[in-house]
Amino acid sequence: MIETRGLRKSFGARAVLDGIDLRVAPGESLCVIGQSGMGKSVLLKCILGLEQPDAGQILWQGRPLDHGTRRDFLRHFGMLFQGAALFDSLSVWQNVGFRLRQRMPDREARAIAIDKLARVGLGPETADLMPAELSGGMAKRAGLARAIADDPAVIFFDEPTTGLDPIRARRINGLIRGIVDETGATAITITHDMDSVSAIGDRVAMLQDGHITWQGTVEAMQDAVPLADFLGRAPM
Ligand SMILES: Nc1ncnc2c1ncn2[C@@H]1O[C@H](COP(=O)(O)OP(=O)(O)OP(=O)(O)O)[C@@H](O)[C@H]1O
Repeated sequence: MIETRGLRKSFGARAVLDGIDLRVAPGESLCVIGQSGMGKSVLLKCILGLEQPDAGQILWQGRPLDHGTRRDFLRHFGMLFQGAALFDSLSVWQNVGFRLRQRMPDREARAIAIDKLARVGLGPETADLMPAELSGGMAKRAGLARAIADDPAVIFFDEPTTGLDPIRARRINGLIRGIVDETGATAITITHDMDSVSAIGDRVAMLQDGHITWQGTVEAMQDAVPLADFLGRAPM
């Protein structure tokens, strides 16, 4: 369970997060949507400890995330970065096995990396390639393999379909949903791609002007009046 209570963060006079209350149950897949600049990345950074909130709490398994508990939390989390963010100087398997190599011999880490690459549809021949040799879609898959390499309990997906054409985007969405179902991981996806929301999410929260203006199931989203603008249609 991940929960934020009354989370606030301002930059200058602008309250980017103005009292955010969110709960994500174990094994649940939550999508956070919002227009560009609405604070989705700031929310993510607060959860990861990269930004210090002005007020409020973030809890994991019922415990507030502080210096000690966040280290434990970070050991159990995996992340797919926007644009994949692979380390250029490491091969594909070294990227995927980055965390594993800190606690096991390379031979073992490589075997797990190759297994995770297979899970995302990349063959063993990709293991020794460098990131520069991958297409955008392959890099995204390798980033996904890295996110799941250490069998995380919580996975963040930051704009998973950015930069992909619709066909590749659909494949990545399908892969993500399959992995979330298979592993039982808790998933938080930040996106403004409604196809991702439908494919990946159980629940949706809309972030607008510092507040969560709507939360509900993906099914309920279609009829939600506050989402009409975002979805680009008149309310039903
Ligand atoms: N370190 C910072 N200093 C000042 N302003 C910041 C800082 N970080 C974020 N902001 C501002 O906070 C607002 C929210 O930014 P954020 O990156 O969270 O948006 P976003 O919803 O993720 O947008 P996008 O979908 O475009 O990535 C923006 O107006 C941004 O300029």
